[in-house]
Amino acid sequence: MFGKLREKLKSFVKRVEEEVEKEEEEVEKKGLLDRILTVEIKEKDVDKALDELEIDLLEADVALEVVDALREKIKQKLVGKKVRIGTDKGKIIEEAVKEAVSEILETSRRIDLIEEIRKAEKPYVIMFVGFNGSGKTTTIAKLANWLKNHGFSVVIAASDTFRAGAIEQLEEHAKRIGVKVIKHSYGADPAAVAYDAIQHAKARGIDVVLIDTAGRSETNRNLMDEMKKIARVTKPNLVIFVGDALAGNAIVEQARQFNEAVKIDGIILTKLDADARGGAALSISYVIDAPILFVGVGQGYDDLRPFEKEWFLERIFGEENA
Ligand SMILES: Nc1nc2c(ncn2[C@@H]2O[C@H](COP(=O)(O)OP(=O)(O)OP(=O)(O)O)[C@@H](O)[C@H]2O)c(=O)[nH]1
Repeated sequence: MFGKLREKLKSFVKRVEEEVEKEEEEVEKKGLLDRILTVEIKEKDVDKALDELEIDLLEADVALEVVDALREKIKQKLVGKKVRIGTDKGKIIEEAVKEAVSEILETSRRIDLIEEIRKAEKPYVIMFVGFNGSGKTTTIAKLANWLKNHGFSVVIAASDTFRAGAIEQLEEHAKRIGVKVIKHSYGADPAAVAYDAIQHAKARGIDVVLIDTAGRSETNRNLMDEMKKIARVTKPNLVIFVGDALAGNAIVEQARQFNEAVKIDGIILTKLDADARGGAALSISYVIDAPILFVGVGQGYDDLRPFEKEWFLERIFGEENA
């Protein structure tokens, strides 16, 4: 997972370390080791390595604006930093890079889903949006399962009335996890299906309504308008964008477009188990300023894990890439 990102950032650390070592050697050559205790990291020590890092990160599917921001942050943290001669320079440089990555992952809103659901009036409504095949339906089933395991009752609205087989696919998942689906027939108004599901939940005191919507692309005006209508009618507490991490940079663009149409509150990234690059995971929150709430790490119902910054950083900077 995220192997490429890990490799690229680690090699940046190594390159800067080598440059700082050269500074140390200079001091040594001049016979000043007994008087000079520290060397300062200079702009020239990092600039070349940053140029290489820039290309490396783009290759790892990191969005351009994230590459720029990261470059700026790393430079700011490293240039002028004084490093004691003889200390582990790699560690110090890596710490600065890790801090920069950590800052990129910060968003202005943080969401504790359990807390939000508990606080809100019933039912708490979550609408899922995304591209075709991003893993929306599977993710809804996983989240329904997760919510059930946390003691919440759930109903799902089959508002993908567009794609053949979508309703049956959802029903099959729902049956396996023991959750009711509210459906109409194909071609029905998805907003009406969602509305019915909310009424159903209200009447029975169900905690959460999950609205499945058809996969769509930002170029399809009608479907984008339909999505806006579902949001208008249902006034969801949360709009979640489901994106396939394997689509790399493309999903960052998709998220941007979806965010313009309906404000996205949170993100679920799927197929991280197969994502060797990691660029999308690093970029998407920064670009639309919405947190990654969960990540999909497999096809089973339990393969959904809450996204934690520390977990991500550990995968990139930890000793082992487990
Ligand atoms: N490896 C892996 N596969 C996943 C994950 N999440 C979903 N998938 C698979 O991705 C494929 C597409 O998932 P669906 O849930 O059908 O996609 P969808 O977004 O509902 O499709 P549309 O209805 O066209 O929007 C399925 O084969 C899923 O099993 C994940 O986290 N890891």
